[in-house]
Amino acid sequence: MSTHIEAKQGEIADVVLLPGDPLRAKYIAETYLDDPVRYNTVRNAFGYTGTYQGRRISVQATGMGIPSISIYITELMVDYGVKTLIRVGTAGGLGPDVHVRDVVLAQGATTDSSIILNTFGAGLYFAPLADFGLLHRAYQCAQQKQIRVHVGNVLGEDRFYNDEMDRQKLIDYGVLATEMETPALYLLAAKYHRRALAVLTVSNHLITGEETTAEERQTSFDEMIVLSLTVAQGL
Ligand SMILES: O=P(O)(O)O[C@H]1O[C@H](CO)[C@@H](O)[C@H]1O
Ligand SMILES: O=c1cc[nH]c(=O)[nH]1
Repeated sequence: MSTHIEAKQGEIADVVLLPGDPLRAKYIAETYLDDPVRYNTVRNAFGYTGTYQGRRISVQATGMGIPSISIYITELMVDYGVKTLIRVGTAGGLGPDVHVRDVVLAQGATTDSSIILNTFGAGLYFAPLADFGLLHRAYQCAQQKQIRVHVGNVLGEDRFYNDEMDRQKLIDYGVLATEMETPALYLLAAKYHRRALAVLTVSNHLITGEETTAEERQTSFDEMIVLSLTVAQGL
């Protein structure tokens, strides 16, 4: 067991899906995995392992924000040897062509968090990037499944409520959507030489005010989840 995960060695698969919300972890495990076994309830950050089309896969809730996901993914990689990490999250749309229910594959992650500065020091602006192999597979899979998908830069913000953020400038520079964890996922995956990808469903649009109903959110979550499970299953 690690500090925040009570699983025994061997109970977590080498590929893990990472929703922020513990209830999304429960939903994924109970809806899509065969024979799911819950290995973690510490802080209600539920974690499950089961199989998807014969492939052993885990799902671990990460909570909200960079400090929280950093704890879970560090323990997954360092204490449990996890090799592949796929975030399945929600995001707020920013770009004009991005609409609610679309899927965004985060090719890179811009941030206002100090994790980059704290890691590399002043004057060196590390670019947190997705694993290209995972990104390529996810894009191909989205095309095959006819899921509306965008690939590009996302913003991983330190604050959900953030009046000071100049989002228009980021939109002008092509940033597609905003969320709160991907820069840490990509930075720490690079640190430990693991593969990572964030697959995001657009749940609302910060500029147009577009929103999803609960039912629409469920359907679009299902597309993101099946896409991510299909990528994981093929590894
Ligand atoms: O839906 P999840 O995965 O939690 O992701 C997004 O939702 C939360 C904010 O509501 C933040 O964690 C953000 O990144
Ligand atoms: O971080 C997030 C997630 C979903 N929607 C937002 O507006 N922000």
